[in-house]
Amino acid sequence: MKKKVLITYASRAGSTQGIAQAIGEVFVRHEADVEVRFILDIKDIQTYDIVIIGSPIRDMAWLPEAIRFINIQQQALKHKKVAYFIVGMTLRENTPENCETALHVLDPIKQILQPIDIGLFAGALLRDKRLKFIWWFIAKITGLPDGDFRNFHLVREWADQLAKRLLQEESVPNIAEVSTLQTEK
Ligand SMILES: Cc1cc2nc3c(=O)[nH]c(=O)nc-3n(C[C@H](O)[C@H](O)[C@H](O)COP(=O)(O)O)c2cc1C
Repeated sequence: MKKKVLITYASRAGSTQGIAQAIGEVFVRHEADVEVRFILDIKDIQTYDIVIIGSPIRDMAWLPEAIRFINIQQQALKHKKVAYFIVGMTLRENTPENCETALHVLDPIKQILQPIDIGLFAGALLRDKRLKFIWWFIAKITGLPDGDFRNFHLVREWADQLAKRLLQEESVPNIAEVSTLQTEK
């Protein structure tokens, strides 16, 4: 039977949605049953086998709705294969320092569950109607450049590796399963 995959994203100006869709297309090619949905539209995740959660960074933090989603769904997520992806303008330069800084956005939820993988992707900052002027202005004064720095080749490569791990290897245990295995005598 096809695995059910939810790719859910927080987004304010649309660029993270584009990345979520690209990930979804890769999972479809791997014959998964895929839904790509806005995080605020998801109430119940019981039916999914795999959940991939993404959010852009704003002011060094994941969007609050992404953190809230993981807090609310934490019990259900413990029974799924879970991966995260982080989108940020600082990630346009793929240095170890920038990656480490970006990973700190997960600090508020790191006790909740260990994801199977974390994708780190450059985002986009475009002066268009989806981004309110005030936010664009704040981003500018913090030194972020305009432009679309998303690298869909890297996104697809990450998604392809993840899909191979999660869909083809039946026995990738998640952390909840590992701790059960360790405590079973
Ligand atoms: C107000 C504001 C603050 C931002 N702060 C950060 C930041 O701290 N670190 C970072 O890497 N990118 C930051 N960004 C860039 C966004 O993460 C990037 O533009 C992302 O692609 C936006 O995603 P969205 O189009 O899905 O909303 C910021 C953007 C805005 C508008």
